[in-house]
Amino acid sequence: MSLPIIDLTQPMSSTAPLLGDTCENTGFFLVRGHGVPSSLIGDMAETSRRFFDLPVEQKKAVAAQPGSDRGYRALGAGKLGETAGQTVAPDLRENYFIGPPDLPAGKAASGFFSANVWPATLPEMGEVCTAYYKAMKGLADHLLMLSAVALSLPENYFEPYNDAPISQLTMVNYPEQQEAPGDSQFRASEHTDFGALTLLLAEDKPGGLQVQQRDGTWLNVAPPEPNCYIVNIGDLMARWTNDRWKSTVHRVINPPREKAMISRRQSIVFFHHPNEDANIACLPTCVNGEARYAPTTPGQHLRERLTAVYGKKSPN
Ligand SMILES: O=C(O)CCC(=O)C(=O)O
Ligand SMILES: [Fe+2]
Repeated sequence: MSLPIIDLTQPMSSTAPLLGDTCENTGFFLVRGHGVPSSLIGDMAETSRRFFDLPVEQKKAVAAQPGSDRGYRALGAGKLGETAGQTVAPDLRENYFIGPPDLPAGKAASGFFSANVWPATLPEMGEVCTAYYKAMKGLADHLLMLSAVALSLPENYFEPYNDAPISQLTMVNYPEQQEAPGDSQFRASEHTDFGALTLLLAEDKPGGLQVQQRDGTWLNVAPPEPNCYIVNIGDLMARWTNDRWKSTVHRVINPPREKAMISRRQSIVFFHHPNEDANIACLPTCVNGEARYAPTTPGQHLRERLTAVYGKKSPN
């Protein structure tokens, strides 16, 4: 099996049903024709590589602080599998977190709207990440519009939930593995994503993404062409749709030992989270029996999940 490719230059009458089908199946799909300039994607990948190549003291100088969730998290700082109630070893990756670049009217610059931090030695990083964040926000808005159509809702249905979104952009580095990983240790342990939509740009390297299929087997997923996004829905969309659309378990596995020293892999991940206090409850077109989830808010759900992954360092 391979994931369907949705070409956003095609008419909505073909893209929306394709999106709906794949979200009912794996909740994962590929996106091309998205209009994000390849120069911006290239600049973002370059910025990410430059940041992770900095000496560790310079990376630690922009370490994420309790309560803000902006900046650097070192190798082994997180355990994604804890969100699925698993006991796992620390994930073999390092991250950098970027939040909303603009402060919406009436919001304080704290919690999910904390100011971003940038390393002094990479002056261009703030500009590149901000431009990329805004491009991803545009792509997420487009995919939410298609999602609404696929769910038999008005095109602009999700707009009121998304006028002050708390999306997070994360740069991720999975280093070469000099030593064999421990038992129950992954590059990214099994989890579902926490937001509404995830827009992933990933390198195709040994030790990549795997998505769990309905029969329990794992599907290897790599971008089939340059600048192609791997998109998946997260927990909030599953809750919105009463599990008609699946927030599917995935992980990043370790490379085979013989390729461990050529396995450095980077990914740039945009997690779209709606407004902090939006009411995420079963959509009117997805009731079908009883609602499986109590309503939640993006802020509450993200806070809970980040606390499970990183301990008590998430926004509060
Ligand atoms: O790096 C990847 O390919 C996926 C990472 C991921 O699943 C996540 O950060 O939620
Ligand atoms: Fe994920």
